[in-house]
Amino acid sequence: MAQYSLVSGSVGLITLKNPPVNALGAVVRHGIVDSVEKALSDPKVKSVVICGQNGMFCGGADIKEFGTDMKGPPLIPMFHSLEAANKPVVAAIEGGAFGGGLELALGCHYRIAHSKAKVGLPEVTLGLLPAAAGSQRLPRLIGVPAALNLITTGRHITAAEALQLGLVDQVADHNTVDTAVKFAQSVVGKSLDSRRISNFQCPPVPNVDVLFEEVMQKIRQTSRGAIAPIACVQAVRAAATLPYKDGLQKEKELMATLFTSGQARSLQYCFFAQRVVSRWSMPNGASWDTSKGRPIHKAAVIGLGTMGRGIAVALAQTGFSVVAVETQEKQFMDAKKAVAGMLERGAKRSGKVAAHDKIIYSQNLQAIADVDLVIEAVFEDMALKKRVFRQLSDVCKPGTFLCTNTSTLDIDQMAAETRQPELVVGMHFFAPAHVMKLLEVVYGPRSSPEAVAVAMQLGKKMGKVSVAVGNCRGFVGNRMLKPYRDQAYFLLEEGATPELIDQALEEFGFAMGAFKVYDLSGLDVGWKVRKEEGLVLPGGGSGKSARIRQGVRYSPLGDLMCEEGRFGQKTGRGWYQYDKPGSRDAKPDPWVHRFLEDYRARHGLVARRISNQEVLERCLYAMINEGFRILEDGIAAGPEDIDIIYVFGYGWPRHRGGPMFYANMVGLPIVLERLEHFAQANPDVPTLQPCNLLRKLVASGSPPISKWREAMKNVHSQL
Ligand SMILES: CCCCCCCCCCCCC/C=C/C(=O)SCCNC(=O)CCNC(=O)[C@H](O)C(C)(C)COP(=O)(O)OP(=O)(O)OC[C@H]1O[C@@H](n2cnc3c(N)ncnc32)[C@H](O)[C@@H]1OP(=O)(O)O
Repeated sequence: MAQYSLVSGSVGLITLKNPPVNALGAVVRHGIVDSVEKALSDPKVKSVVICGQNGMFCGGADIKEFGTDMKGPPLIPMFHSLEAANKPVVAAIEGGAFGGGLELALGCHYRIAHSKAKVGLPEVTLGLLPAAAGSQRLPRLIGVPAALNLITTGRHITAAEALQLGLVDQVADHNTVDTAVKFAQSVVGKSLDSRRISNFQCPPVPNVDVLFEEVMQKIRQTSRGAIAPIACVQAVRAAATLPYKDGLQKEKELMATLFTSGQARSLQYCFFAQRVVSRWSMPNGASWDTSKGRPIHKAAVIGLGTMGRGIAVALAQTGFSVVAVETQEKQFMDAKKAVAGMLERGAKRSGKVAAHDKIIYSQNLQAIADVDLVIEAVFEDMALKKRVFRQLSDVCKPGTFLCTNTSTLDIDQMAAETRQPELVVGMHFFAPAHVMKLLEVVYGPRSSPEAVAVAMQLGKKMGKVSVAVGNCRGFVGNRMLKPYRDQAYFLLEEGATPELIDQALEEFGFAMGAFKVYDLSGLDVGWKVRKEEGLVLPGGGSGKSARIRQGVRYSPLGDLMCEEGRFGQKTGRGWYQYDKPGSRDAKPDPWVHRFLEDYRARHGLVARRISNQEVLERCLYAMINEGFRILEDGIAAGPEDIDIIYVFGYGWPRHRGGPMFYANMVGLPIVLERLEHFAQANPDVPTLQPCNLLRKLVASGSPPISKWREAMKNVHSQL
C-alpha cells in the first residue's frame, strides 16, 4: 500500500509500504494513484514528498507479478501524472531506488538521496529494459553515454556518483525525508517546466551513430546471445534520436518482445534462485533459520599456491585478520610477493587502502594456534591433506572450524583425522578465489549445522554466492562436469574438432567451450587425477582396453595430449596453439587435426559430420542427467542450488537459467527421449542412462521446476 499524510502543514507525504523492498505491486500502485489525487486536490498541500518505509525507497516493479495478469494501474501514466502535477513532487531516496523505483523518482520533479543510498536501472539483469519510461528519461537527464552505461550494465551506483551525474539534486547525510520535506517547501512557487524530464532534449552527442555502433558491437561481443542489452541500446538510441512520445513507443515495442521471452524467464528465475539457495538446509533438517554460526575474527590459510593466495586476499579484503602459512621456502617467498601485488591491484580498482596489514605470513603451523577458522588449500592429495588435518587438530585451539578447499576429495576422510570432526566442512572456492563469486560449502555426514552456518556466513561476508551441498566426489559442480567433458571427448573421437565443439558451446552462451577451458586450466591437472585413479595406460592402451576402462567407455585423448607435453596455455600448445606459453589467444592447430585423424585411423573409427545440435544435446543432457542424479542422491537440496553453482562458477549463460532450468525449458520429456536415444547408441556410457528422478518427473506430468522439490521428497521417500 501507500500511506498518505499531511506533514509540516503543507506537504503531502506519500510513504510506500510493501516490505521488504516496497516493490510496486498492484496495491502500491493503487495507493500511489489515490495519494497523488488527494495531495493534488487538497488546497492546503503546496508540495509532495514520496518516500519508502523502513529506510528503503523502492526496489522497482514487483518481479513476482510478471508471470501474472498484472492488474492495477500501469506505471507509465502514473509517472506522467506525477510529472504533470502543478505542485512540486520530491523523491526522498533512502536505501535504494531500483528499476521502476528509480523510474518513479525520475517522474518526480526533484530527487534527494541519502548518502548511503544506491540507485540503478537493473532491468537488463532480469532480461528486460527500463520500460516505465526510464530508457527515455534517464538519457534526457544525464546524457546518452552515462545513461547507456547504467542501462546496459544495470549497475547500482552510489548517491555520490548519482549526484555527480546529475541524477539526484541533493545528497542528505541524516534524515532524508525531513530534508526532502524542507526542500519541497523551499521550491513551492518555482516553475516546474524545467523539472519535467520528458520535456528535455537529450544533450547532443557528437557522432551519435558512431557511438551507438561501437556500443552495439561491444555488447554483441560480450552479451553471449543475451537479447536484453541489445534492446536497451536500441531504446536509448530512440531517446537520443526521436521525440519523447515516439521514443516511448519504441520502448514499449522492445519491452513487448523481451517481456515474454525465455531469456527474461531464465534471468528472473536466477534472481529468485540466488535468494533461495541462501536459505540452505541439510538432509537432517538443520537449516539457515535454526542454525546459528559463531563470529569469526581471525582466520588462517594453509598452503599458498594459486588457491591459497586468492583465499588469503579475499579474506583480508573483507577485513579479516589472516595468518597465511606456507612451509616451502620458495613458494613462501613467491606467495608473499604475489599476494602483495594482488592486494595492490585490488586496492587500485576499489579505491580502498590495500589490506597488507591484515595478513601475517608464517612458515610455521604453530602461528595459527589462536585462529577461529582455518582454510586448508594444500596440494590436492588425500595423504597430504589427512596429515595437515591431523596437525591442525593438534595445533588449533578447541572449537576452531577446519575447512578444506578441496575441489573433489572426500571431506569425511579429512574430518576423521581430527578430534572434532563436526567442525570440518568444505569451502570450495573457484579460481581466482578473490574474484570468482561462487563458493560450494560442503557438509559431510559429521559436519555440524553450526560449522555449515559459519562457512555460509563467512562466504556471504566475503561477497560470495554460497551454496551448501553434500559430500560426494566432485560435489555438485565438478561431478556434473565429468559427463559433459566425457561427451566432448567422445565427440572428438567420432569426428568433431575442438573448434567445432567449442563454437557450439560458445554460441549457446558459455564464456568458453570445453577445450578452451581445458587449455586454460591445464590438461595435466586432470591427467594427474586420472593417473592416481589408475585410468591412464601408456600410449593410451591398446586392443580392447584402449577405449574402455573399468568396464565403461573411456577416451584416452587427453592422456595422449599430455604425453606429447601439450598441457594447454602454459606450454603454448594444447587443444589449440598459442603464440607463446602463457598466451591466451587460441588458434586452431592443424597438428591437433592430424593427431585426431591418426587416432581415429588407429582405432578404426570413421569420422562423421557432427552438428551443433548434437554437441549441445550430448554434452548438456549428459550433464543435466547427472544433475538429476545429484538431486536424487540428496547432494543438492533443489534445482536452484545446481543452477546457481553453474551460473556463478562454470560460465553457464545466466540468460539460460542454469542446466536444470534449461532442461525445464526444453521440456523434460524431450530431454528424457534424447537421453534414451543416446544411451541406446552408447550402452557403455552409463552416465547417459536416464536417471530415476527424471523418469519419475516425466511420468508425473513434468511439473514446473518450482515443484521439483516436492517431487524429490516423494522420490526420496520411495527409495
Ligand atoms: C505481452 C507484452 C507485455 C508488455 C509489457 C508489460 C510491461 C509491464 C511491466 C512494467 C515494468 C516496467 C519496468 C520496470 C521494471 C522493474 O522495475 S524490474 C525490477 C527492477 N528491480 C530490481 O531488479 C531490484 C531487485 N532487487 C534487488 O536487487 C535487491 O533485492 C535489493 C533491492 C537491492 C535489496 O537487496 P537485499 O537487501 O540484499 O535484499 P534481497 O534479499 O535481495 O531481497 C529481499 C526480498 O525482497 C525480494 N525482492 C527484491 N526486489 C524485488 C522486486 N523488485 N520484486 C519482488 N520481490 C523483490 C527478494 O526476492 C527477497 O525476497 P525473499 O527471498 O522472499 O526474502
